[in-house]
Amino acid sequence: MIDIENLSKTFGARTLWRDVNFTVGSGEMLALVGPSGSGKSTLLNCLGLLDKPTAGTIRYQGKGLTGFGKSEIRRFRRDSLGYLFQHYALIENATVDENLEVAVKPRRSVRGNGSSAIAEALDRVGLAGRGKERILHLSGGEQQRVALARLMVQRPAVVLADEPTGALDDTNSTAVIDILRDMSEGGCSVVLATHDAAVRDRCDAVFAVHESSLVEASPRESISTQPAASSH
Ligand SMILES: Nc1ncnc2c1ncn2[C@@H]1O[C@H](COP(=O)(O)OP(=O)(O)OP(=O)(O)O)[C@@H](O)[C@H]1O
Repeated sequence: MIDIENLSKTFGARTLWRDVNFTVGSGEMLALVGPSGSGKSTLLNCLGLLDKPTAGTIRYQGKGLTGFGKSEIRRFRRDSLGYLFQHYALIENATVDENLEVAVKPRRSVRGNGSSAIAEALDRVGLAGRGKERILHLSGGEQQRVALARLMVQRPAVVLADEPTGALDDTNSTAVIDILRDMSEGGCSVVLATHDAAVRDRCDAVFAVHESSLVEASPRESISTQPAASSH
């Protein structure tokens, strides 16, 4: 469960968003929508402890992050957060299997049956038998699917996904959303940023960044693709 209270982010004189409030329970999938440049990725980065909000509180399972020291933050990111971000953070020169083994190692619950969990995850993302290939020889969409397989092996409590279908065709997009949905139904909290109406329609709640505020949107509302007006 993630609780966001009065979160704000400014860069110099520019307010990206202010007084953002929402809750994502375990088993829920929430979409962040809004124009390019409105601050969706920055909000995900703040939730993922990769950036700091200017004001406000983020709570995971009722625990405020402001009380976390550096090593607690590192441990929390490793054990509880899963990222599906545009730059994937895969080890480019290593193989697919090696990238997934890194995700298995720190997690005692998965360690016993690591290789079967890896094979199962690769099969599910349509990359069965590709474990020995190096990441840098894969296409962008294939790399994105490896990143998703890594999440399946990792089984984090919270998944943060930035444009999870951005590099994919319709068939693979549907498969990715099915997997994220399965992960949320398995108890994970999923927050994703998307421009894809098909993704938004599969989420339990939709919030739009609009004029520096986060407003709950109807699932059928069209997504503006106009650049965000900057707010000063
Ligand atoms: N460290 C920073 N310093 C100054 N401005 C920044 C910084 N990081 C992001 N921004 C600005 O914040 C704005 C929001 O960026 P962000 O990537 O969060 O938008 P987005 O809604 O995810 O866009 P897109 O849909 O195109 O991915 C951009 O104008 C960006 O230039």
